[in-house]
Amino acid sequence: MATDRPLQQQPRARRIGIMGGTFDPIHNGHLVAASEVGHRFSLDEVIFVPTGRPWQKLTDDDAPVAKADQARAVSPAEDRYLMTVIATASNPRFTVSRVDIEREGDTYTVDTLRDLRRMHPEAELYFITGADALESILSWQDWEELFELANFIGVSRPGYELHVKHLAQHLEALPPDTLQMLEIPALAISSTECRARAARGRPVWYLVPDGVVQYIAKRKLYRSPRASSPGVSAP
Ligand SMILES: Nc1ncnc2c1ncn2[C@@H]1O[C@H](COP(=O)(O)OP(=O)(O)OP(=O)(O)O)[C@@H](O)[C@H]1O
Ligand SMILES: O=C(O)c1ccc[n+]([C@@H]2O[C@H](COP(=O)([O-])O)[C@@H](O)[C@H]2O)c1
Repeated sequence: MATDRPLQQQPRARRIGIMGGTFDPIHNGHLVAASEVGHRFSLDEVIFVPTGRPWQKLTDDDAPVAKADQARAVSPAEDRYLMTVIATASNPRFTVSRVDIEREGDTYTVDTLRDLRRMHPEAELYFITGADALESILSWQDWEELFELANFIGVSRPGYELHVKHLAQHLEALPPDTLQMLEIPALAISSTECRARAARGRPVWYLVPDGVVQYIAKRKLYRSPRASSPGVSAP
């Protein structure tokens, strides 16, 4: 006999997004990416994971770095961690993990995923990565293993093409949902630009959350030695 009662639904596994980044500083592009993936994939939580020692942004002697415009070392992990906590505090589904900053040595995503898999054995993991990071994923440590440890969500980013041509052969052997692409609202913001603005005393209001503006000023982050003190001017 037919009944109006809804069918009993199987409880589904907890879905956890992982947003890895150097977050120097965290900006609204990161937050929109995590929020959009969280919504589209019905994630229960997004864990932000600041890198400890982002080896591709450092030279051997920790002095200035891979990208030509970054005449600087990466800010202390504790500052990047605290900015990430401040930026995510208002969202009950966002949390921050210290796994990468507490692990010794260079930060590799393969270790991040192993650690989080151990801490959340029942969950489905979704690693979130922007189009630029996805482009260079073949240079990551043990990259072939990454797709066995988590699903990957590649998100669009202004100025970069979101594609998987370089991974197509590897993905053939894996389940179809292993790597999915998502167009997200386009925010042409980068940490590099935020640092450059702060160094010149230009505002970073509305590029980063308000609390991060205050933190940058309080800790005097990104100031070039010759610049006059920008402090926190009104927005
Ligand atoms: N505006 C953005 N839109 C979408 N994804 C982004 C954006 N900015 C950063 N991401 C993604 O967030 C992750 C962490 O990025 P990261 O902390 O290196 O920031 P960044 O702005 O790229 O920094 P930097 O300018 O110092 O290289 C990466 O996967 C990156 O692709
Ligand atoms: O595993 C690697 O070798 C590797 C190399 C470069 C970047 N990653 C990861 O990619 C994420 C974004 O890094 P980044 O350097 O663009 O801020 C972050 O979680 C890094 O740990 C990982």
